Amino acid sequence: MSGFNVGLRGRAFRDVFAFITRYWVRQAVRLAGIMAAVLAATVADTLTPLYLGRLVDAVTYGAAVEVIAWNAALAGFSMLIALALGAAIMRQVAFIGSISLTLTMMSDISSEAFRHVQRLSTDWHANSFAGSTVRKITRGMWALDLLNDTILVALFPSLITLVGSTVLLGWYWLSMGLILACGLLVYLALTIALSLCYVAPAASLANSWDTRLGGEFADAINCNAVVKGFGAEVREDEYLAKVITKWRHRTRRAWIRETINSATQGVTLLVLEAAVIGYALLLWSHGRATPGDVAFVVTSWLVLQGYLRDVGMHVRNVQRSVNDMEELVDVHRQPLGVADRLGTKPIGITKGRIDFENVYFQYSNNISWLYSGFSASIKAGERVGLVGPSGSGKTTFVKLIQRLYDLNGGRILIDGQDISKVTQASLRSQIAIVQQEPVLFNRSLAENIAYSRPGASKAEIEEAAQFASAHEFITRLPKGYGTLVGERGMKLSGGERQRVAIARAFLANAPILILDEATSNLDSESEVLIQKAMERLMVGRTTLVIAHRLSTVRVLERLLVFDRGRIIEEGNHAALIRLDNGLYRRMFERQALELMKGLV
Ligand SMILES: Nc1ncnc2c1ncn2[C@@H]1O[C@H](COP(=O)(O)OP(=O)(O)OP(=O)(O)O)[C@@H](O)[C@H]1O
Repeated sequence: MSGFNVGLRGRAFRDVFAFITRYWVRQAVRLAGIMAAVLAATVADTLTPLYLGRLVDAVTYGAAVEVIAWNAALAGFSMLIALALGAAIMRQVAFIGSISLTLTMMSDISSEAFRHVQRLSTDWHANSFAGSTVRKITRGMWALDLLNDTILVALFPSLITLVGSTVLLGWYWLSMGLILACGLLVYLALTIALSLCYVAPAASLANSWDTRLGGEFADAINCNAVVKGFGAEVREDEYLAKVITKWRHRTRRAWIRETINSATQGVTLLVLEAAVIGYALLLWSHGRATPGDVAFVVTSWLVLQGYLRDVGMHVRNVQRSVNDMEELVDVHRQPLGVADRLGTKPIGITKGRIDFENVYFQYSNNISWLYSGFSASIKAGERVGLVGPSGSGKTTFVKLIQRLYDLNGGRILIDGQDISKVTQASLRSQIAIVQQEPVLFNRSLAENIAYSRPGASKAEIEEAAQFASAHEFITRLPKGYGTLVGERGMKLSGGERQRVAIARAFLANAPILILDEATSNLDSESEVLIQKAMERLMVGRTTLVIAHRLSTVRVLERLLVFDRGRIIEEGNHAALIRLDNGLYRRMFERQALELMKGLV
């Protein structure tokens, strides 16, 4: 194990403990109560061998001085019972307290992780598997349960008992205490070193494969329609089998190391046992120890041995839960990417003018600029079509208006306000968007439509649905507006999903409207209906329409023709079509030809 890796492990442990300490501090009083109860139970346990030794002595000497011996035995016996009862009650108090502590922490951690993940940038989400993220959070949450139980109600009392029993033994019998103290130190050092430097790196690697496995599962299940479409179930089985094999090898290595760690601890305990009991017997054989002394040492050892075994297991559990929490802590540490600056105010969009001023932009994982010194203006209330070949930067243009990414240079103004200096939520809530492939929640249709305006009345929702030609198909469903649409809206057809998304945009009543191929999935009848509704909706709103089918943007006032992150032509359809060898004209002619071929 290299020094670098040990350093990394140490840092991972520090990071995880710094993270959970934040949550412990929030419940400091409850935590103190649990620790006090655990301490009381532990002190009771630690005193038990002492009174057991006295009981044995009283019984042994009983024949000589009967009454005194009986009283001593009775006192020892009563104390033993009182100690056992007190310890049991205190332990229950600690358990119940730790249930509340852990559940509150788990709730806080999961809701804060969710809050953070939701606000992480589009870029982060594009680069992360949803399944992996869910796995990291849930695994971390349950690891906290183990970690709290281990540290508070297991490791903490075990360590106190170990120290207490050793001190007691040393106070009663110095040389025996010293032997035990040295043995304990060696045992603990060995346990911690093995867990930290030998088991933890393997467990960490196994976890990263576990996360990957979660991601692959979710990816394949999400894309099940594609898998089915290509009859590729067996191929997917084989693909997953490869990931499972890797996961199995990594996990096996981690588990084998855990077993070796545990065996090493067992051997160390055996050596320690031989030293302690052997030494006690040696002293007894030389007449330097009474049977009571030996009983005390043997009882102490039995108690200690149990705790030592437990400590070994607890340290392993701490290591395992810290490993399981590493990735969760890492999720929390991820910078937001696109963040609201401190003290930013909401944007107020009244007219809807948009200006790109000398914009530079590049996706973080790309090597070249998509936009370099890009400028464009869209007047308030203008209806503009964005056209151009695939990958030319049309979708990115609208993503930048929504500030899903921050610019590398330049600025974007809406009604003269720099969008990087206003709150993201206020900006996005004033831009209604109908995406190319609308995503719906597995909630009722009414909730999906009202998502753009929480609290909208039933009448408003229905009106929006009528505008979008969605009302009719919705009322035909058995549960009407109460119908659940399935994950990502999979229970609806593509056209129905799009109409729901259009209804949602209607309800948003935003000054800026973005339609990304909004009508591509609609039959011609609905398209005509929608087109009319759109006309009404567009009045007084700045509208951007991204369309591949040039027929849908012909009527717009201005078209911006994109090519590799630049606007190379602009004007209305009639003007662009007149440009000799213009890109728009070539695209239009090609599409017209394809249309004619289709008709023939
Ligand atoms: N999240 C991303 N990370 C890296 N590169 C991206 C990302 N999104 C888009 N790109 C790249 O940026 C370029 C512009 O993409 P964009 O989606 O804006 O094009 P588009 O004109 O809308 O294409 P289409 O018409 O096919 O939807 C493409 O080369 C694309 O590969």
